[in-house]
Amino acid sequence: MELQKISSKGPRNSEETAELVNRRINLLTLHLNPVQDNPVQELELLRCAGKMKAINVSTETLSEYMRGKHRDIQEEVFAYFNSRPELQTPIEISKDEHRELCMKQLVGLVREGGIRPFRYVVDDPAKYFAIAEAVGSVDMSLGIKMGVQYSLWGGSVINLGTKKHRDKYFDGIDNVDYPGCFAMTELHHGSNVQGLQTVATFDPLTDEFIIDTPNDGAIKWWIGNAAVHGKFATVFARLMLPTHDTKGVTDMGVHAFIVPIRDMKTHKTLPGVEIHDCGHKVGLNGVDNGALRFRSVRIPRDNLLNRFGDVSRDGRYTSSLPTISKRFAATLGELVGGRVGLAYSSVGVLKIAVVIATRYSLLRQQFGPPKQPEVSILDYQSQQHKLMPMLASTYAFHFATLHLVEKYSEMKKSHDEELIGDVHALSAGLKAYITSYTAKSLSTCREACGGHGYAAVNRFGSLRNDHDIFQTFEGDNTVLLQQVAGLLLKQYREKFQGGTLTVTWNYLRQSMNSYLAQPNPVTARWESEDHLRNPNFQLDAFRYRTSRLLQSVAIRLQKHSKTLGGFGAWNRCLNHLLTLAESHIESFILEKFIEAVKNCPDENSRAALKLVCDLYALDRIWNDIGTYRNVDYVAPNKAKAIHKLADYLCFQVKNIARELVDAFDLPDYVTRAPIGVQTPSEAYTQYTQNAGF
Ligand SMILES: Cc1cc2nc3c(=O)[nH]c(=O)nc-3n(C[C@H](O)[C@H](O)[C@H](O)COP(=O)(O)OP(=O)(O)OC[C@H]3O[C@@H](n4cnc5c(N)ncnc54)[C@H](O)[C@@H]3O)c2cc1C
Repeated sequence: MELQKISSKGPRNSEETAELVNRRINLLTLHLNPVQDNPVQELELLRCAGKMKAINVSTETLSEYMRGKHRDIQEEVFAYFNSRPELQTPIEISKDEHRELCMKQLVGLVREGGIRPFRYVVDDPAKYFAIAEAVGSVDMSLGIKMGVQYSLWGGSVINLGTKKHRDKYFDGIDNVDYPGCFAMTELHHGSNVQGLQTVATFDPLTDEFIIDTPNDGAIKWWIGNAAVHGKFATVFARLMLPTHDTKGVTDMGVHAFIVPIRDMKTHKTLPGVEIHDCGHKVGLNGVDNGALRFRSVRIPRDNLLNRFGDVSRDGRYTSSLPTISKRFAATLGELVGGRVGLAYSSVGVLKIAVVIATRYSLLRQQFGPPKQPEVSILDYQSQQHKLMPMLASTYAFHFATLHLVEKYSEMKKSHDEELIGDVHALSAGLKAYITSYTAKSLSTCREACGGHGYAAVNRFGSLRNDHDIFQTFEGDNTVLLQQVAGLLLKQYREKFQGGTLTVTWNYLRQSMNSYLAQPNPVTARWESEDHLRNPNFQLDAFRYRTSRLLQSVAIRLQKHSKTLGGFGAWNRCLNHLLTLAESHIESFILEKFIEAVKNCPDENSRAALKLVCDLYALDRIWNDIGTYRNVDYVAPNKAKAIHKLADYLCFQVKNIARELVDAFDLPDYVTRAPIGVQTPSEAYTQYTQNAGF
């Protein structure tokens, strides 16, 4: 014990003497006064007993390490909107006004602010995602509107088309002269894209495709930019080619086509196109989602986005990919950028919420020991429990998504097959895991701020409503997690069937090796705090859980498929499969966090990050302690120690919570919640001023 150490050597100077005396007084006071009912004092006792070293975090140094490569462009975005108060979204605004404002914001940013996101979609995706995050924190509707224009509409033209499309459309998309839509979803088919029914039939006589909506279920639904602003749409439709005898047609699968929907000059809806408004939504009302029906709309053959499949003048189909399913996978694979962007932006939303809730919890005081000043609500163990693991997860997600963005950027440059596979699996898993976590956390943050969290001006309501749909679009989370589980099982099966691995994805292969290398369940006993805080123990625990889930679900699937068939067996094991995917993603997140701690050059920042990382790991383990106990991976006394240490780390993180949230480096004019301003003394003033006092 620290105290005994100093005593036996004796104090070396007057400062040490004073510290020693203080500690003794504190300890004696605490021993004389029972502390069980006072969490603040109990933990103070631990600090005095020397179990905890105070960490001096420099917000600036930590922030420097945290900020991605593209902070400068984010600051340009913030500065532009800060200089244009008329472009800031007011708290109360009608749907129609919000849509117009959102369009003005986008056009203003691009044409006046000089920020050209589309160029970065192609040349520097990391920079594009940084802009998207910044723009989303100005107004999430604007973030999504920008995503529709550049990542979905623009991205489909660039990634699914060829040079002729790029030459013709790039500038118009870039400067928003060509506002466009991404029309994939239909009324009857959302997640199941292969079931789309819109058709594009080739007419060899006129060298055109004829786009048709064959029934009401095939009406394109939820299409961003369609209700008001869009001039073009990338329409996903089944390509139909006349058979040789011209008596019938062959279905070549889903392809993408550029379809003009409004006149370039008059903005009137073009003949054969019918557009309706999807109406007022739960959130994101700055985005004009609409429904599109096509009645024999003719487009030139050149409007087929023909990177993965083309039709010649005489109606012959060519493709470098041999099957419909391979072409379909390649087409969807190119659209993965939207998912990467959503995962990244969701962390941005979580940061804003955590900043507001943490600052307010430090400032707000309620109750306290008798006849003593009230204590900050963040001194309550329950409040720490609500917010500190969330703060830790925000850090964890930050590093995980930075890694994802890096991998995505590499993939776009190299077109390396291994990377494509990794990015597909990671973006699906991280998008699903992070957006679900953020959605739940937004409610927790609102509640953690009591009544003031319910004031619209403090933002939780709009953040929650706007972000909620992140769980559904760009792939429903439940569906995406199943893709991750499917990929893991594919690796697993191939590993066990021997022979050569056909899935050569680097990260999945490494993960599989680490999962399969996990030892058999041996009750690992509680040794010491150091053991629990050892990254090897933490990673092994995460990987062991994943490995066990993987092996057990593989056995169950095999067993059930004999009686229920493949589809039935999958459905019987569905919850198990989802847990497997989440567990795999948590292992990845922890791995990246541990790496980020190790690579941090500044000692104090590293110590702070290590603390936060330990909290993330132990909180997750405790969260799933039933699983670990069921298989006796941790003994009962070790489980208890994990729980105690997780609580204790919550307290330690709370002690540096202000610095940790400041390190996200979000100016007040970005967080924009009076209860969450950086200078605590101004919080109530701003709030009351806002109410007109
Ligand atoms: C605001 C907004 C904007 C949008 N913008 C666009 C756009 O610009 N362009 C575009 O093309 N689309 C857009 N969409 C559509 C969006 O992509 C779809 O809503 C999404 O893909 C989900 O499809 P769905 O709505 O049909 O849900 P469904 O697939 O019907 O899902 C409903 C429920 O069923 C569950 N479910 C479905 N399949 C399975 C399964 N296999 N296993 C287990 N559970 C399952 C899901 O988990 C979910 O809980 C937008 C949607 C919204 C709401």
